[in-house]
Amino acid sequence: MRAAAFAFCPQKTTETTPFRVFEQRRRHHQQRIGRHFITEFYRRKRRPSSSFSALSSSSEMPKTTPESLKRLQNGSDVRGVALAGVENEPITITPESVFCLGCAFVDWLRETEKCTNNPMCTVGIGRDPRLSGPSLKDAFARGVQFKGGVAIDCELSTTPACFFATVSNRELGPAYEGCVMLTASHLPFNRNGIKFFTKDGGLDKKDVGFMCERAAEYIAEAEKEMAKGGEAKIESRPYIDKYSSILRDKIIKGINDGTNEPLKGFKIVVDAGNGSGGFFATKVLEPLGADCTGSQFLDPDGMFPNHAPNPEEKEAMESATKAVLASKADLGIVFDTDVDRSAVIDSFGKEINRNKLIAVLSHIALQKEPGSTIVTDSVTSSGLKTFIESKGGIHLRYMRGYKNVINKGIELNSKGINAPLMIETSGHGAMKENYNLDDGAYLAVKIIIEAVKRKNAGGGGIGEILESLKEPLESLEVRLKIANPEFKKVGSDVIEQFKQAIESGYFEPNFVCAKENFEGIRAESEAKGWFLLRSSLHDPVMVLNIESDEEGGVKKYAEQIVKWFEEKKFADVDASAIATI
Ligand SMILES: O=P(O)(O)OC[C@H]1O[C@H](O)[C@H](O)[C@@H](O)[C@@H]1O
Repeated sequence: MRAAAFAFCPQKTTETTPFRVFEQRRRHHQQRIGRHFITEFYRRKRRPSSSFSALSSSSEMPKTTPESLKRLQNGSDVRGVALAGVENEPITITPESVFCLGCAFVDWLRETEKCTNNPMCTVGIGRDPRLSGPSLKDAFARGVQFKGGVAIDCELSTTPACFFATVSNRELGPAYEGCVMLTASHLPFNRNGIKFFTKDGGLDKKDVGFMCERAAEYIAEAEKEMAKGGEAKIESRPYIDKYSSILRDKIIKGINDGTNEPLKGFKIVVDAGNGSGGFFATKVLEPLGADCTGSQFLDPDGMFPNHAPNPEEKEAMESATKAVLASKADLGIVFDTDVDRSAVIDSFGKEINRNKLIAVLSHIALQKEPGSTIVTDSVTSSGLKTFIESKGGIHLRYMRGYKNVINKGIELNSKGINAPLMIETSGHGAMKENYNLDDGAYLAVKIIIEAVKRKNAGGGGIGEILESLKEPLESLEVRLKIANPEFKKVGSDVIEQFKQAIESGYFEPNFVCAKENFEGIRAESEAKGWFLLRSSLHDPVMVLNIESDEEGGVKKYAEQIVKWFEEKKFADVDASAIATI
């Protein structure tokens, strides 16, 4: 019999789920050596040869200051190092700082009138399997309670499920005024972070900025409250079952074959990379009749011992591809840690991520809404634009940053321009029909429905859709370091001069500026290739992407770009990375 709660591993037949075993071990160990100090135990166990030796001790916990709180902001998320032990990566996100953010979130919810129907203000708290998750959850809950709010423990969860906990209806349970997901997405085991949601979606950069600033008002209280020790009393209400039922319902309605087991005879391999995505096999696909044997790394494990849970990583995709081919599956699905991103693999082992994933989903969206606009990030290929246009769609190649892409789509829709899909090459993709939420599981659901319908109609696999997608022969991304704290300004100066060089015909063969440039500058040479130079969204680097349809093209274009940088002699930009190609 399958265990009721978070039964991740299809091969397991006992009631002792991997998650429970993990929790028991963690609790036992926490009691023995105290909260926060669990890293060493797992590290030694899983990586005996590692030189890792330090435990997080109170001496390694930095003092929370207004500046340290501000530094936790990473765009529209909070991110930091939560566990000690990795060289040159001191702890930056502490239980105290998370307490302060719990207080600030309740303030923000009340001040933006999100709690008018429930002045108490209820906040759900979900987390991925990182080892620092339980102590940060406890701290966030204490902050919420300190402000008179109600904290609910959503337990092990996914980022999209945390959003759904704010929009549920009566049948699915109470909708919380706010919900947070404790996760650092695909980043290594020692990091953690916070994503914030209300029923209107994920919070924007400016709201998170407000909270990181407001949090500073609670530093003194945090020190007092956290010094009390013990654990916060929080009601546990896992949400993942309800979220799974929403996804099952979508599949049943989407395939619409008159049965409650529309996936019978369909074999799907899920690779969750030991993040939070294992539920998708056991709670969504298997109950609908799918055969998920061959799935791997479904057990949540905060050390991510197999491969990084990240569909952008070669190792993750290769590992999942092997599993798909070995088990002769119809489809493979790879999730990132918190399941807001996914990629798929077809039955022939073709990896469908980046431009290919966008193409498949554009095809699906345009079938339903012909003539609509697909919003993507800036590094999408020229072949993708042609593909979208050949399907009768309009391609808006916007900026990097999934929030930028999603917000652009929301803006277009509000102006009456139909934009059903907004998606980044990273795999962050949102659909208008799904609350404009970047939801890796929902994208997987859309692809499964399409794949099953094709199979039922006697057609081939999902990869067929890509037959008309022209893929570049060569592609490359390099990041050029900027040694100047004013890196944004340095970047825009370089870009301005780069633009002038393109306009003057500096780059052969006949590169011209692309018609639409929403960030950096993109140069195109008809039927040969393109390159884009832009500033990174967060890091002190410039990013150069090159794609070529001619053999040796990337090298040829890169050499010209290196020459240009050498002539310009920018003091702060290190362009040597291009020369190593
Ligand atoms: O500008 P870059 O350094 O390439 O980073 C860009 C990336 O930053 C973050 O990770 C965002 O979550 C992504 O949506 C975005 O694509």
